[in-house]
Amino acid sequence: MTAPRTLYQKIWDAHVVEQRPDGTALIYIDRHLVHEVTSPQAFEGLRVAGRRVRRPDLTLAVADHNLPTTARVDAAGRRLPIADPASAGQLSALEANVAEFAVPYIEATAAEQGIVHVVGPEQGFTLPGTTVVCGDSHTAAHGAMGALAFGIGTSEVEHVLATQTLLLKPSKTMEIRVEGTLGFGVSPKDLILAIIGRLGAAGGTGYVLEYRGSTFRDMSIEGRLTVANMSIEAGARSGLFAPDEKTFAYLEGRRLAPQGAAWAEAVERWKALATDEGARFDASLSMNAADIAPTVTWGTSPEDVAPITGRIPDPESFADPAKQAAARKSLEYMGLTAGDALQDVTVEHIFIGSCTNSRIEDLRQAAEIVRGRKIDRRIKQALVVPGSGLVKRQAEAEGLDRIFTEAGFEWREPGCSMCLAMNPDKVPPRERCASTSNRNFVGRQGPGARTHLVSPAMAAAAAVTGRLADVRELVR
Ligand SMILES: CC(C)[C@H](C(=O)O)[C@@H](O)C(=O)O
Ligand code: SF4
Repeated sequence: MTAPRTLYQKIWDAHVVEQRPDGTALIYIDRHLVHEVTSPQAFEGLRVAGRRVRRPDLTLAVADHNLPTTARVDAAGRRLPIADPASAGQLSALEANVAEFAVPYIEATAAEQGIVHVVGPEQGFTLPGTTVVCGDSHTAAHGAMGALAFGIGTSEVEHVLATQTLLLKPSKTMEIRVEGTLGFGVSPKDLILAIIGRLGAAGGTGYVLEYRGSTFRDMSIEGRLTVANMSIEAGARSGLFAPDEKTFAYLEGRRLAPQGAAWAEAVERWKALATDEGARFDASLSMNAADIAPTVTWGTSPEDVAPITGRIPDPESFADPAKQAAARKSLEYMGLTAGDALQDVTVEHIFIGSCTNSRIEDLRQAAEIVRGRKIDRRIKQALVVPGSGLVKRQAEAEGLDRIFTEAGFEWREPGCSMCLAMNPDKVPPRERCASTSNRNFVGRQGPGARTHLVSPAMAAAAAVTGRLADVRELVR
């Protein structure tokens, strides 16, 4: 009898190539996603060392961060140039690198193009029980599929390209247990914001989280991707969900998922991955789904959360003096006054998108609130940016694009967009955005921009009211 193991331990054990006496291990990497921002120096390193990519077949490249989200082709179908020279340069560098190193690449104008963390699961590239890396901190998202997935730095990208392995230190495990049904108008985004509020932005440091309990079992794959995506915002390396029937149904028939007899065998293997009964976690946090309200951030860290029914907190109300100082600074940057009702905070920008909330279910939830309404006069710009061309196509087939554009939203091409200011989609200084993305850091959406993280339905509610609003009052 072997000792009961967690999902994390099972994946780790199955990938150890070599155990080192200092406790680190050389870990085999099954899947490597590559984007334009963190790969140029890695490919350059290979070139200088005269090395090849060891397993191009386990690597997949796509551009997302820099691409403008306006039309990519002209009326004749020719690709339009990118105006910003730095962005254009990164895209052409990626294209030259994938050609030189024979790495599979999804073209910037292909229907399959999208944000790397939307594309991986959608293409069936991300599979349960695999190790998945990408030079990007939100790689944790792929943990929703039962993959041990984490972000790596550029020198590690080079190491994986060259060897398909990484030297890693094992993580501790933390169980995040949530039971019960999320309330009316409350989404997985609200839940993960509330979890980060409880854990703190550094509370997960050194841990891999495993999301357990009936709330997560009942959650859709899209919802799980939202939750796992933000594990990193609690400081955790990765976040895991045990693969189940929902995972298998989502993956079956996807372009890069196993097919035929290999599919049936894979499902049998994946079923054995779940944490064994009696397995121990190093830490645990437990919450009730019924206690979660639609949640918004008021500060400049994802841990600065409050229920939409709440008020801007008084910095003095925090016990920790460092947190008091941080809150004072945050409120100053955000242009907010302690004690004000969150629902009185007006916004000028709406962003529905990012690898956290740009999948079909997110767009459906936002459209449900927007349908038959107009965006408020105070809104200067409202963007809907589907996470991939396939999400965009599906949404258009369902008529969601019309619902958004008739209300006054812009319907864009897939990419990271306003999630971070690396492309033309930016929030101007001192202006405020209700955003479905994952980071509200200083300057994240543009220099001086003020970000409030919300769910897709809450972003829609803000769009039609011109302020942070309680979506529960708008549900029909
Ligand atoms: C640009 C990239 C390296 C970065 C990351 O690592 O996460 C970005 O995706 C982000 O969300 O901040
Ligand atoms: S959408 Fe935002 S969080 Fe996700 S990969 Fe792009 S920049 Fe990073």
